[in-house]
Amino acid sequence: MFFLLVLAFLLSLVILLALYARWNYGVLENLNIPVVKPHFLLGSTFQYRSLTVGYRDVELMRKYGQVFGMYSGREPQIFICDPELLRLIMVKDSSYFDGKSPLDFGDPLLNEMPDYLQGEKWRIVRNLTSPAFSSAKLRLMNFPMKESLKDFVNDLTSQIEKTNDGILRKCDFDDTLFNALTDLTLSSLFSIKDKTGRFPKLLKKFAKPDGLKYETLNHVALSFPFLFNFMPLTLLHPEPAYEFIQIMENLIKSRLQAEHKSSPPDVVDFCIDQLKKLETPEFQRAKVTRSTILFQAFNFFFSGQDETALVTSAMIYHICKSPEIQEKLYQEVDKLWEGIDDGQLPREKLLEAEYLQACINEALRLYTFYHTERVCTKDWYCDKYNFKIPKGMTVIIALWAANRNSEYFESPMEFNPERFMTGNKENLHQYASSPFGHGPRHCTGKPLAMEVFRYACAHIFKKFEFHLRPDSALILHSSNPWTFINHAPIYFDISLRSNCE
Ligand code: HEM
Repeated sequence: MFFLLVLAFLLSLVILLALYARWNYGVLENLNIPVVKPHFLLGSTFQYRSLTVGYRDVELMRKYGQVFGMYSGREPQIFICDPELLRLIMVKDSSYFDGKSPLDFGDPLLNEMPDYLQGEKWRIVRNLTSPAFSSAKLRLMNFPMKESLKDFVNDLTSQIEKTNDGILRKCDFDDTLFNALTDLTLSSLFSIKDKTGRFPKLLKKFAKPDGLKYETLNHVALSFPFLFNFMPLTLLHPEPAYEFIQIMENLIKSRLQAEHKSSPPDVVDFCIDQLKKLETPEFQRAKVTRSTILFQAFNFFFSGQDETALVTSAMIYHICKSPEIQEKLYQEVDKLWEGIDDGQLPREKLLEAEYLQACINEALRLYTFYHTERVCTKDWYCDKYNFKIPKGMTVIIALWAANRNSEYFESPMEFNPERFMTGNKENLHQYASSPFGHGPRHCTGKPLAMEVFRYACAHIFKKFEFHLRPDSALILHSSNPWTFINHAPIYFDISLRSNCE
C-alpha cells in the first residue's frame, strides 16, 4: 500500500512537472507565425544546444523566415530578424515595448545592471548616464586614450624586437588587446594608471564565469526555472564588482579631500555629483541608491573591452584573409598619419578615414552580441506579417541573424567593407545592421566604443602587420542560452610593418 502511495505521488509529481514545463506550449502557434517545433519537455532551444546561439538563429531565419516563435525552455518568445520590424519595435512603437525581462543575478549589487533595470528607475539611470559620452566629454578623454594606446604599441613593439626573427609568434591578440583596453578605460574614464595587471584579472573573473560550462543544465533549467536556485553556477561573479566599488569609494574620498584636482572631469566626478542627489524625492521614489550610482561606474568600466577586443581581432582575421582589403586599409592609415610626428592623431582627421570606418562597421555587423530583447507592454499589431504580439510577450531582437539577412546584404556571411562605403551605404536599410541596438534603450556606450575602435585601429595598423597561422581561427563556442560570445583565443604572428623598422 505504502509502495503504491509513493508510486502515485511520484507519478503525479512527474505529470505536474511535465504540465508545468509545457504550460505555455500552443501560445506561439496561436499567433499565426512559424514556430520552431519544441521538444516534448524542454522547449525549442534545447534541440539546438549544440549550435552557437548566433549561428542557430541564422539557420532558423533561413528555415522559418524573418519572424518566428521559439520556446526558450517554457517561455514563448518571438524572434525578429526583419529590419523594418526592428525599426517599429525599437523606435517608432517603442512605447509598446518598453519592458525588459527582469533578470535576478542573485546579488543586490549585480541587480543594479542598467540593461535589466525597469520603469522609472531605468529612466532616471539612463538620463544620468547618457550624457557621459557626449562629443565634449569624448574630446576630454582623447589625450589619455592616445597615451594609453602609445604605451600599448610600445610594449608590443619591444616584445617583437626581442624575438630572433622579428616575429612575435602565436600572440593571443584578443587577450593582449583586452588588457590594453582595460588600461585605456581606467585612464580615460577614471584617471587611474595601473600596471599591476590587477584590473584585467578582476574583469576576467567577473565576466567569464565558470557557470557557462554547465550548458545542458542551463537549458534544462529554462524549462524548470526553480532549478536555477540549486545550480552550482552564477552568470556573473559579484566579488569583483564589490572590489571595484570599494576602489571607487576610496577614489571619491580622496577626491573630496584633495584641494586641487589634477585630472579632467571623469566618472569619479560623475559619481560625486550624482551621489549628492540621493536624498531627492525622485531618487528616493525610484530606489536609486549609492549602490545604483556606483554600479553604473562599474558598468562603464567593464562594458566595452571584451566586445571591442573580439570585434577588432575578428576584423584583423578577415583582413589577413584578403590582400586587397588589407592594402586599401593600410594605405588609408598611412595617409592618416602623414605629417604627424608627436603621435597625436587629431580627432577630426580620424573621423575622415572612411575605409577604416567601413571595416569597423563591417566587423561590428558580423560580431556584435547575439541578441537583445524587449518585453511587449501593450498589445501590438504587426500589419506586415498580420499577427499580434500580446502584452507580456518577450521579443528577441536577433541581432546576429538580422545583421546577416540575405534580403538586405549580398553574401551576408562575407566580410566586405565596401557595403559601408559611399555609393553603397546609401542603399542600405538604416536598420539592416544593428550592432548597438536602436531607440530609447540603445547602447549608452556607443560613442565611446566607436571612438576607441577608431583610435585603436589607427594605432595598431600604423605599426603592425598580422600573419595568419595554421591555428588562427575564429571559433565561437557554446550553446549557452545567454548572449555572451564565448570564443577560443584568436592567435596571430605579429611583425613590425616595413615602414616602421
Ligand atoms: C563594441 C562595443 C559594444 C557593443 C557592440 C555594444 C552593444 C550593445 C547592445 C546591442 C546593447 C543592447 C541595445 C538595445 O537593446 O537596443 C547594449 C546596451 C548597453 N550598452 Fe553597449 N555595447 C558596446 C560597448 C559599450 C560600452 C563601452 C558601454 C559603456 C561604457 C556600454 C554600455 C551599455 C549600456 C549601459 C547598455 C544598456 C542600455 C539600456 O538598457 O538603457 N556598451 N550595448
